[in-house]
Amino acid sequence: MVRALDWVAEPPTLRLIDQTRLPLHREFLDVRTVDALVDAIATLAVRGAPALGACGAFGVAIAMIQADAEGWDAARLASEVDRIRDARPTAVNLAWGVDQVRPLMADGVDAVVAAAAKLTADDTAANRELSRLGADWLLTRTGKTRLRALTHCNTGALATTGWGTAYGILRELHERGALEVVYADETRPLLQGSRLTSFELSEDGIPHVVQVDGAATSTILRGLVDFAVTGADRIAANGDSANKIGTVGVALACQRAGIPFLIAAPFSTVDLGTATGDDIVIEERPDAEVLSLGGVQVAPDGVRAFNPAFDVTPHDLISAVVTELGIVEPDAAADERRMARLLG
Ligand SMILES: CSC[C@@H](O)[C@@H](O)C(=O)COP(=O)(O)O
Repeated sequence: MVRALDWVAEPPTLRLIDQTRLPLHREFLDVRTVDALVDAIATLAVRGAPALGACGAFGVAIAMIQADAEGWDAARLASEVDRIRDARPTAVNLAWGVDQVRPLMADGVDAVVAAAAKLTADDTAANRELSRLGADWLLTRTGKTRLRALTHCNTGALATTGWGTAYGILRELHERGALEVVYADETRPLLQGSRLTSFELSEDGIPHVVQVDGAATSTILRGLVDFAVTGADRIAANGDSANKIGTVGVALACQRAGIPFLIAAPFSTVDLGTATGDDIVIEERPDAEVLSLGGVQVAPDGVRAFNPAFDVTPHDLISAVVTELGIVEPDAAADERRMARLLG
């Protein structure tokens, strides 16, 4: 299984597979400075909420080592750690990863690296557990023994510390012989679906097709899939979930078609400090990502783009939020409230 990131002890290095170069090139970035890490996060060389969480934690160690080498004072070190924490705004895991290890800075680099390594191992274990729970839920809920799936963006080993979240459920179903086919949305503008999810599905021998994002609604309404599952970048306290732009359309189509739409994420993606989806900051990315494709301009000169990287799916469109701690069915809760209102 491909790995998004690894910590190398000597010299201390965060080794990333450069996801901007996949699937055609397997190249690695050896990150030893805060600048290099912030750049890797901003350019999406490393991406996906749980992978960003691990990067945040190891990033604190990188900052401490650089501080030592370059003689930074405490204020400079704190501001460099903040720079890592704020490198992208929507995925709560990045700030969470930094915050998990920050209190250990007084104990030295080894303590921070050990905590980051534990957080990484815990994330992989959480992925495995939520995948088992999600697969069980789907097989029970649909009553079928072989399922056809749709997914959006990339939520596999590349987006996490290993195994995957929404992708992990697909992997689990495949291992149980219960997955017929995956429709992978290409995921414009940066093509995480066609470049990364299809890369992982191919490596794992999972039957799949790549479709343009605009096909997803019709694929669902035509009855070509039994469910859709995506990851999340931040899950608000009421269950509203931010994920890659295009996710909410998938959820709406699933509701209309009467098939389950699942959000799968480790509990580290749940942000109880954010009340609803309205409070989630949505990252807006450069115009050029939309106006060109593979370095080729695809729009007239001078036109502006609108490039939100994420959207928010309201909780009442979500059949189940799957975490390693269990499954919550926000849609059912909404149904109950609707029913309570009807009954006066
Ligand atoms: C398990 S990853 C969950 C989400 O982070 C994923 O679905 C997603 O939206 C990633 O967006 P990206 O912009 O590629 O970081």
